Amino acid sequence: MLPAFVGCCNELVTRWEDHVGSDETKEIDVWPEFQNLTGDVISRAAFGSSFSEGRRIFQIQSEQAQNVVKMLNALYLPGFRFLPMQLNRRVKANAIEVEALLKGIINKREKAMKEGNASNEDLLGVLMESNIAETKEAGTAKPIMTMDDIIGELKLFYFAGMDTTAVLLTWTMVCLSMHPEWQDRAREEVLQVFGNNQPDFDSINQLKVVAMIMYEVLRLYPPVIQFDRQTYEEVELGGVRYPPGVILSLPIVFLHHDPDVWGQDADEFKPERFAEGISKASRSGSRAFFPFGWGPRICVGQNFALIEAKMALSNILQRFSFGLSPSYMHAPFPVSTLQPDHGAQIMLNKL
Ligand code: HEM
Repeated sequence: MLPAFVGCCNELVTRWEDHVGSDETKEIDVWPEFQNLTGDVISRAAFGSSFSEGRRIFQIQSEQAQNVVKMLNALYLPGFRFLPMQLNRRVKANAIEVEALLKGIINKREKAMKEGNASNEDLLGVLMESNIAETKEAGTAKPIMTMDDIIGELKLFYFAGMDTTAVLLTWTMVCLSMHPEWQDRAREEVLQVFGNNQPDFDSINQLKVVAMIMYEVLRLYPPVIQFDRQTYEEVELGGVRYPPGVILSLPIVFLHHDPDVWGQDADEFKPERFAEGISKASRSGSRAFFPFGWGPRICVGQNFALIEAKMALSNILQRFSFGLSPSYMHAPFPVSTLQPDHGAQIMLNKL
C-alpha cells in the first residue's frame, strides 16, 4: 500500500506547486483536491495496475452518495424510487456501470491469476487469493465468495474509505489555517523527523504533534457523525428494556462536543488535550472518543486512513504554508460525511 500513498501524495504536492507557479500565494479549494487524492489512493491500493478503471468507479460512487442524499431529502412516497424519474434513472444507470466495470476488472484478474502473472499485493488480489484458499479448504466446487460478494466488498471500500479521509484532511487544513501556531508546531516536527526527505512509513509514528492535531480534528469534525446498531434480542440499556429490532443511533458528533465530557472548552480547537493520549483527553477516558466506531464492527481502515492523512499532511507542510482565503465560508454540512458545504478555499504559499 505504501507506494500508493507515496505516489499519490507526490502527485498532489507537485500539482499544487505548479498551481502556485511563480506567484507568491494562490487560492485552492482543497476539498475536491483531497477527494481526488483519497480516491486515487484507494483505487491504487484496491486495484493496483487497473488504477485508471478504478478512478472512474470512484467518480461514480461519489455521485451515487450525493444522489442517495438527494433521495433521502425528497418527500417519501412508497414505491417512488421505482418510477422512471430522472434521478432514479441516473442512480440505476450508475449502479449498472459500476458493476460492469468491477466485473471487467475481476474477470481480467481471474484470467491473469490462471496464467500465473497476477500480483496479489492489492486488495482485489488479497480478496481473490483468500477466496480461492478458503474454497479449497472447504472442499466445495462453489466459491465461498461469489462475484456479487466481491463486488460488494470493493464498493464498500470505496464508500467507506474515500470521502472519510478526504474530509479529515480538509478539516485539518482548515483548523491549521485558523490556528497558525499549531501549523508551525506541526511543520517543525515534520522537518525534525523527515527533513526534506520523503516521509516514510517507519517514522510516521514518531509524529506526536501531528497525531494530537488529527485526533482533535476527528473530535471536532468526525467524518461519520453517527452510527447505528440494531438490537437482535431483548436488551436493557441505561435502565430501559428494548425489544429485538430496535435501531439505536449513536450521535458521535454530539458526544464529541459534550462539555460534561470534554470541559467548557469542548467546542475549541485544543490538540493539547490529546498530549497524554486518547484515554487522558476527556473525563470519560477513551469511551467518549469514537470517530472510527466501536466494538467488533470498528472501522477496518483506521490505520490506513491515519497513515494516509499523516503522509499527505507531512508532504504539504514540508512545501507550503497556508491560511484561509477571504472567500472561505465555514459551513460543515452532513452529506454522507461531514463535508464543507461551500468548499475549503485555502491560500497556499510555497516555502
Ligand atoms: C478518517 C477516516 C475514516 C473514518 C472516520 C472512518 C469511520 C468509520 C466508522 C465510524 C465506521 C463504522 C464502525 C462501526 O459501526 O462501529 C467505519 C466502518 C468501516 N470502514 Fe471506515 N473510516 C475511515 C476510513 C476508512 C478507510 C480508509 C477504509 C478502507 C480502506 C475504511 C473501511 C471501512 C470498512 C470496510 C468499514 C465497515 C466495517 C464493518 O462493518 O465491519 N474506512 N468507518
